[in-house]
Amino acid sequence: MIYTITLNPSIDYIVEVDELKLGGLNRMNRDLKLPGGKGINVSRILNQLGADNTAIGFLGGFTGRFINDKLQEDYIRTDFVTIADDTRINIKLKHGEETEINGLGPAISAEEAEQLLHKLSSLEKGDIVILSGSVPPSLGTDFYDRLIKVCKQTGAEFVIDTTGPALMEALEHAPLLVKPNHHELAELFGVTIDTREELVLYGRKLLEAGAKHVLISMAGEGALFITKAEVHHANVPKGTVKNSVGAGDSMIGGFVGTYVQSGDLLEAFRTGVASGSATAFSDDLATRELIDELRNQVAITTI
Ligand SMILES: Nc1ncnc2c1ncn2[C@@H]1O[C@H](COP(=O)(O)OP(=O)(O)OP(=O)(O)O)[C@@H](O)[C@H]1O
Ligand SMILES: O=P(O)(O)OC[C@@]1(O)O[C@H](CO)[C@@H](O)[C@@H]1O
Repeated sequence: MIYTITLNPSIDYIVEVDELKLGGLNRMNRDLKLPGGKGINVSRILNQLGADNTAIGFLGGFTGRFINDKLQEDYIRTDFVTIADDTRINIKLKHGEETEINGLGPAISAEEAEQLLHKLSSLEKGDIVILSGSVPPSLGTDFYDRLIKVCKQTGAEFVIDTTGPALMEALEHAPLLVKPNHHELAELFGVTIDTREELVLYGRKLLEAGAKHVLISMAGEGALFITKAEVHHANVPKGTVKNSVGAGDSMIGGFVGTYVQSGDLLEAFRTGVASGSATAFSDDLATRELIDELRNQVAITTI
């Protein structure tokens, strides 16, 4: 079974205006409310691909109920800890460009946090846990580390999509996959990266530190997949970009879902790229139909 963990879910409130007048009255052309948060996005893509999964994490208040209802409407299995505080609302403002304003996240009590750790103690060998997104400040900076330790005790594998020290600390526990984008990779090592060779060099450092596989996404510029034995490059399909929110999560969902279903790493890479692009070319997250259509446009070369 695949589990996605979203410690800090959100309603993504997508607001479109012609032009943004700071300090003035702006009226929306269009708005949309979507269940969001990185792990939840991964679950929605896994669901499109028919990969059995359960979305877990913390949900609370009217916002939490909205998210849970939306996931249930799509027949996504959920097992969230119910918290007293309200789940956040993140604003995604489209005004020619995309401006995001993400909430800090709700207060989570020590007891609520323990309930989530307890849920993980029933994981089994063969399970894959995907940890994605920010950690509400009330949980403390070591919460991913605590979750990873519980996963490892049960024999489950984990994938982590986060940045900075939390990512660095996770590496020693041998994640199945990490997926920094090219900017996050440079930031992680405090360097500027200008060439593909440098990307491979720093990507390999993540392997040396413990990651089993490394995906480096470069938005419209393609992606790299680095294993202990090989380095592969993929182009991205062509299309009109409508939305970049969730493209990275879709890539992880496409990769893990296909890997679990086929065991084929390169097909997983191909579907990951197609899923990321299918989301970039959609208003909401990718559909199965568009992922399948784009998959044939992804060419992988070994470098
Ligand atoms: N402009 C684009 N054209 C085609 N595909 C894209 C584009 N932007 C993103 N993608 C697809 O989505 C994948 C992930 O995108 P990106 O590198 O922006 O990840 P990210 O920074 O983690 O995304 P996010 O915006 O969700 O934080 C890319 O590898 C690619 O497949
Ligand atoms: O604040 P975080 O947890 O880093 O990111 C949350 C978020 O921006 O990530 C998703 C897209 O990747 C959105 O659904 C959500 O609003």
